Amino acid sequence: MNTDNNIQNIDALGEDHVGTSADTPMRSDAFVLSPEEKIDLIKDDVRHIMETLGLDLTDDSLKGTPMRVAKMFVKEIFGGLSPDRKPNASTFENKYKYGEMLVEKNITLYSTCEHHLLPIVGKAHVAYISKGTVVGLSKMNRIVDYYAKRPQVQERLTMQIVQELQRVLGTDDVACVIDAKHLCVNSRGIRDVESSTVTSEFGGAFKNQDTRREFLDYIKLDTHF
Ligand SMILES: Nc1nc2c(ncn2[C@@H]2O[C@H](COP(=O)(O)OP(=O)(O)OP(=O)(O)O)[C@@H](O)[C@H]2O)c(=O)[nH]1
Ligand SMILES: [Zn+2]
Repeated sequence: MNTDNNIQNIDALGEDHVGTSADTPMRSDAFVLSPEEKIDLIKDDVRHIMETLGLDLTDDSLKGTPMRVAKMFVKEIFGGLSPDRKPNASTFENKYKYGEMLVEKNITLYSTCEHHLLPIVGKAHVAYISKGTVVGLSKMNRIVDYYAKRPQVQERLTMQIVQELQRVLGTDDVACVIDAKHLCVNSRGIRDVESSTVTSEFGGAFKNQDTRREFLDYIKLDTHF
């Protein structure tokens, strides 16, 4: 089962944009196990890591940790690997013919670096220009959160958010900027506490300098986390 050739970029997560470079690399058998079966297996793996580190799993503070971590992985911090968690983004007709960009800024972002499994903490800012459809504001926050709840690199996360909003809204005119701290850079390794990482994806009209500038002016990138 653990062969690398089982790992593919596939539409296993139910993405409608099939086979783009921004797909999360998933095994072809990713959904053979139920969430409960995954929790059961991961619990044993966490217990094994802790025991290997020399920890006493009979201690009453530690004995619940394997199950706690397994549940947290499957249901919380990696919950975005389950396509049934994908937000159903309700859309509405742009009856009022609002023609300017809409910016949802300072969306709180908690993700996990796929290289070290350490937190990524920051802000996402998304914008779109309607082509006849508008989306409920909170759905943009939900889409950010869904894709953040996976092992991620920030570049891919930024692209996945834009591609999903483009699909929901039926327009290329979508942009996303993420400014985030990676604890793998801040708390270990190089231990640079101050640095953060900015990524952006500008679709359609946002490739135009003036439109992009307007978006960047709205979000004033000196965001505090
Ligand atoms: N491009 C990109 N790199 C990331 C992201 N998150 C973490 N990384 C980097 O992934 C790299 C993994 O490099 P390795 O050399 O294999 O890991 P390492 O030995 O732990 O590296 P150090 O962090 O430099 O100690 C590190 O440079 C991380 O900073 C991300 O979202 N995007
Ligand atoms: Zn990392």
